[in-house]
Formats: sequence, C-alpha cells, structure tokens
Amino acid sequence: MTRTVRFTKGHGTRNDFVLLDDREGEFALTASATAALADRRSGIGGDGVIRIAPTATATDETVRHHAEAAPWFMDYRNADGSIAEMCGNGVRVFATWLRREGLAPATGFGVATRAGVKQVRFEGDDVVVDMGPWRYEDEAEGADGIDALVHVPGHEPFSALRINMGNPHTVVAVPPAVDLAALDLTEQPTVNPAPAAGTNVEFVHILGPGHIAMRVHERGVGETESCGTGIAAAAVATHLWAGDLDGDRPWTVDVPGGRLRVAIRQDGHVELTGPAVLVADGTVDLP
Ligand SMILES: N[C@@H](CCC[C@H](N)C(=O)O)C(=O)O
Repeated sequence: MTRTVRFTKGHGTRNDFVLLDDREGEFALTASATAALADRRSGIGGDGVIRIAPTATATDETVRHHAEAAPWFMDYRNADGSIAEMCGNGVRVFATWLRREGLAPATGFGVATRAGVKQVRFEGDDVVVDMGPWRYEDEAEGADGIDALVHVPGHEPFSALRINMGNPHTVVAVPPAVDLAALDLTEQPTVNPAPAAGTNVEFVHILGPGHIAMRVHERGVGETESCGTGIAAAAVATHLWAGDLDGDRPWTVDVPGGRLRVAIRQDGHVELTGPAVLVADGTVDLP
C-alpha cells in the first residue's frame, strides 16, 4: 500500500534534506523508504530525510517525554536509511519549515531530537541553534577512547580526537603540508579503534585565530558539503588543541557548502549559526 505525503526539499550550506510532513504523526518511515527518497537518481535526493511529527507521537519514550518543552520531533535519518541522533544543519531547516507553516513561534522554540531538546531562534536570515553541551566520546572505549587514528588512502595515519555532539564525531587536525582539498574521501575513512556505533569524520585545517576549514565524511551518507554537528565538533576540538579552555571564543568554519559560525559558551553549550533554505514543495508516494 502506498501513502501520498507532502514533502519539502531544503538545505543548510548545501547539506540537503527531504522533509516529510507528518504533522498528524501517522506514518512510520522504514530504512528502505528513506534510502529510496534520498536516492539522487531514482528519488528526490538528499543527504538525509527528516520526518516532522508531533513529539507526543514518537515511539521512543525518551523523545516523547519532551512533548511539553518541544511539541515537534525531528525524526532524522541518514541517506542510507540509518537513524541518527542529531543533525545541526537539519534542525535549522526543520525550524524554518515550522515557522513557515505557522506551527511554531517566529521568535524561537525547542525542537525535540533523539539527542534531547535543541533551542532555536532566528536572527535575520540565520537560524541559531543551541546544540547543547559537547562531551568527549568515551563511553564505549573507556578513558582512552577519545583518541583515535584515522586512515585515508595515500597518507600516514592521522591522529584524531573523538567528540560527541549528541552524535559521534572523530576530528582530525590535518597537518598544514597536506592539501585538505585533495584528500580522498570517496570511501569511508578507517578509524582505529573502530567506534561501535560508527562515526562522522571531520578533517580540519587551521586558517587563523578562530577560523578553520573543514571537510567531512558523514556516517550513513559519505562526503557531504557541510555537517552542522561536525562543524561544532571541529570547533570544539580546535579550541581544545589551542589550549584555549576559557570559552566564549567565536569560530568561523568554512566548508565546501558555505560558512557557519560557532560559539563555545562558558557553560559548555555550543551554538551554531547559519542559513537554512526551503527549495521546493511537492507530494511523493511512500512505499
Ligand atoms: N548532517 C548532519 C549530521 C547527520 C547525522 C550524521 N550523519 C550521523 O550519522 O551522526 C549535521 O548537519 O549535523
């Protein structure tokens, strides 16, 4: 049986998504339906698929209990159909859609995600997201689990730092002598030790004080032109490498898809600021 649903195509710094309007919380999204929608040749195409549903209808109790603080749930899936906890570009697009549909206040509101409630507000053309506190990714591997080696074809292994922004990231400080643009990210970089739940991998060049360039290989997708949680993790890692632990330093992060700004607050919360664009609307038959 097929179901016809309204969709919107949107992007944040060219990290693109198919948003599905499930405002009544009526349908479940399977991995195969997600992958079919995200397919760039036979589907609508996107790095991810986002189902917009009332938080009160979420199957996961840990999400459902946020219904009062955040009435709308960002049910995020990667292009391969896998579920992810959080998406920093997606949440800005999601918030922009809710505002356009008149489903949320124009000032700001909370969005329920699998990584908790994220507060968003609008500043001119930009959306600002409080991504919550960063933490070291150490729960599975113990105290040593924050350090990793990342293998990319044609290079000695890079050392990396594992940061959690609600979802897992492994951030590589690419030596200045290595051409960031020339790194071969066509295949999933190998990370040692291999994180049990997989990881997004960010490759960073320091351009100057508070300014970095980044490329990313996303878990469940491949190389993308931007990744909001990855940008936040990259800024945090660079902040730590710089030994600048006092916080409140603004970061500018250049990615192939554009530029975002990050603020690491004294309380450990990370704010991400950048654009969100709704490109087109339509209907699609879900398998
Ligand atoms: N593009 C997103 C991150 C999407 C989820 C990620 N691929 C994962 O599996 O954790 C972003 O903007 O943060």
